[in-house]
Amino acid sequence: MNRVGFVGWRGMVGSVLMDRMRAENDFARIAEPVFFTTSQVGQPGPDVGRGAQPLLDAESLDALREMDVIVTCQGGDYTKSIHPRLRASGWDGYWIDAASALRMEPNATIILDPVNGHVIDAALDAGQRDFIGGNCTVSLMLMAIGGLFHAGLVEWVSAMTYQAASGAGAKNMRELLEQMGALHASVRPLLADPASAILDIDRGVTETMRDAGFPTASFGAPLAGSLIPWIDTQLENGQSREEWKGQAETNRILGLETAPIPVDGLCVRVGAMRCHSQGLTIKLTRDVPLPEIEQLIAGANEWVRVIPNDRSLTVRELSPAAVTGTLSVPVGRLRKMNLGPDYLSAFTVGDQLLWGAAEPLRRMLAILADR
Ligand SMILES: NC(=O)C1=CN([C@@H]2O[C@H](COP(=O)(O)OP(=O)(O)OC[C@H]3O[C@@H](n4cnc5c(N)ncnc54)[C@H](OP(=O)(O)O)[C@@H]3O)[C@@H](O)[C@H]2O)C=CC1
Ligand SMILES: N[C@@H](CC(=O)OP(=O)(O)O)C(=O)O
Repeated sequence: MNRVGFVGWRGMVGSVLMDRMRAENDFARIAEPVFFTTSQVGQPGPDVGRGAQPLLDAESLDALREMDVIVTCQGGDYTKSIHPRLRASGWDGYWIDAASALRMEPNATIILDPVNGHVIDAALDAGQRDFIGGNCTVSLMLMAIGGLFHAGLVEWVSAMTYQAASGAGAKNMRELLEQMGALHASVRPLLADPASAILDIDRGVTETMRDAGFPTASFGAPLAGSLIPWIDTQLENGQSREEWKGQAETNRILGLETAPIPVDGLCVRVGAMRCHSQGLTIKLTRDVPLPEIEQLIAGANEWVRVIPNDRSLTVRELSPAAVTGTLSVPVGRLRKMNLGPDYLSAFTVGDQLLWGAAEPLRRMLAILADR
């Protein structure tokens, strides 16, 4: 690859991408990495082994047109503003994007190569140029149970999610911690006194989270000590947009849009930092013994890990605290449900900034470099 332009590299998703690219020595495969900015033109860019170069203007179509590949983690507004004009100007480089804006466009491919490498290869062979990272919840669900989809075992899935603050952005992660701090501070003296009554502590916490001064500017509601059962915008059919993405993106990623597999559920924000968790109810197309199911799940890719349905292993290994910052995608709580032998329960956890955002982009660049 000759010139690869990076936009949005200093944001939260972009920083994770840069870290992963450094860790995998990916910059060695790029002849000329070029860094852009929407706000710091001319300031020194990051040093990725060739010295820091001045940042170029991310709004300059002329500068962007010089790139063979553009990778953007800048967000949907940037994509909507720049991508159509760049394409209209005749630019035919590869556009790799973390934002959702282009995911459903006819010429775009949602990238998650451990799950849909065949779809990506077919798109490249067909001359497609737009490769878009999927929604974090969907990508993590498919990394977890892609083996069951590939085996034709999924009739439908209900995904009940427990999504981390990071999915809402860096400001929201800070606000979650501020909320936690405010709650703790409000009852610190009572907590320090072993003789104090727990209901007094609880009353103090509740008053604090309902107080007008409680920091809720980003989430619009308390998250610490509470939860928010709505993510993204409201659709006419009663779903949130995050819930809508479950079915739309799953089937797009798997190339099943002509005969889509139903996926639905409720998406809930919880007080985790950067790992999304999901409780899945999977209606199997037939009754398959549990050991076979575990084998299919575990064999699907090198990151998924089956956690035996054992209390202590589950508590130790199937949580945001255990998974955060890693590429591991554990799946546990696998058991047949009272609903019948073809109903399977599962619980999975994954880092939404890695497989949910940056890693599929990094791997798409590597796929292009290998071609
Ligand atoms: N957050 C998530 O979980 C996911 C996000 N995405 C997509 O990625 C996009 C970017 O998300 P995210 O990385 O969270 O956004 P950020 O807000 O962290 O970064 C976006 C841009 O803000 C600018 N910026 C302004 N001030 C700062 C600062 N102090 N530190 C860092 N950057 C700053 C940077 O642009 P500049 O250098 O030009 O000023 C940066 O590229 C989203 O809009 C979404 O489309 C996709 C999947 C998951
Ligand atoms: N909506 C996700 C994060 C995200 O950015 O999703 P998308 O890439 O589909 O806009 C969340 O809040 O957890």
